[in-house]
Amino acid sequence: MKPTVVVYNSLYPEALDYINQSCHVDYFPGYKEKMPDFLKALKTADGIIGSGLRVDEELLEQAPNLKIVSNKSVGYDNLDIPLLKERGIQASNTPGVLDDTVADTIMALILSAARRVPELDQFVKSGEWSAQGFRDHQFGVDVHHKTLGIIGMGGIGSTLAKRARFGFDMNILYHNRSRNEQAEHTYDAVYCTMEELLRQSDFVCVMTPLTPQTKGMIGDAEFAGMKETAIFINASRGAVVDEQALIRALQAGQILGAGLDVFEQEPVSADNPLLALPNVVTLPHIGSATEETRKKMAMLAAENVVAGVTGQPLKTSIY
Ligand SMILES: NC(=O)c1ccc[n+]([C@@H]2O[C@H](COP(=O)([O-])OP(=O)(O)OC[C@H]3O[C@@H](n4cnc5c(N)ncnc54)[C@H](O)[C@@H]3O)[C@@H](O)[C@H]2O)c1
Ligand SMILES: O=C(O)[C@H](O)CO
Repeated sequence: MKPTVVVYNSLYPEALDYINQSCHVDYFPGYKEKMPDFLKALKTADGIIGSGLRVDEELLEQAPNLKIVSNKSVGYDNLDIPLLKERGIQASNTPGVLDDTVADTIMALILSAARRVPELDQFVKSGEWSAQGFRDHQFGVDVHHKTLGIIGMGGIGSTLAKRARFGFDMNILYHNRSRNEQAEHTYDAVYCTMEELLRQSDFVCVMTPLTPQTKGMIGDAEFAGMKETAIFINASRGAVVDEQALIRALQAGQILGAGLDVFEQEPVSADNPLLALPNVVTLPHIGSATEETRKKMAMLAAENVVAGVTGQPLKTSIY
């Protein structure tokens, strides 16, 4: 009998076809709208694939045959890793294939915030440019030759460093759990403490995973330690930052601006004060969202789930 794979959000046809070749597929492009059917399908699932589903004790109770959880994302803060390990269930994610695309998104946030792109786009489209002309107080700040501090120098952090160093002649500082010698040699990145990085950087970018250690890692003290001219970028996970502290820092002029792809609550609520601040550039968590990269992520996640249910080694196992 073929193993059963539950696909819990939409998946590219190529990836679905690949799973279908060796597995029975229960496909839920939107599992939340079909909750009773989804829960029923979990009862016989050997593998699940998708992104964002919280896989914890409650979920595992519904899925007694589970052998593999294939996350269609590099972040895996939705998984209870100690519990999965304890139950002998494998887990995989999609590292590497999205590094370039996410680094491009971060450069877009850096440039947009520094050169006030959304604000000035609105200025032109609303007719204000022709009505009142462009004034000095609307100038932005340079990106080239400035200092970029990267907190979390992993796959995406070092791909960002490459762009910043060679494309924009930026100086790179970084803080990480361990030294990244490759980034030091290739991008002249300088390892420093968090305090030193915050004190010296013109742009501060957080790129760590969300873990118990990184939750709320950037708060009041960290914003107070940044330059008043600093631009803060977060494309990791919203909860790595104390969002209320970020709002306070922006409102008090403690930092110059921010570029955000992620939020504590997603989708962000319309009354979040961040959305009312002109010096904040926002994106709807689209770091890896290009056709090409999402297809690669889908195929890698599909290969992992098939490997997991057929007893083959995973391509990108989390542990
Ligand atoms: N916005 C998006 O669409 C998007 C896309 C991809 C990834 N992400 C997020 O970015 C994260 C990083 O992705 P990656 O592929 O670069 O992961 P990675 O594992 O290659 O890099 C993460 C780095 O963070 C470091 N780190 C972990 N804990 C730390 C701590 N407490 N202090 C300092 N450094 C610490 C690690 O040592 C590692 O070098 C993902 O976990 C995910 O949450 C967001
Ligand atoms: O972690 C990731 O890969 C991104 O956040 C996309 O889900």
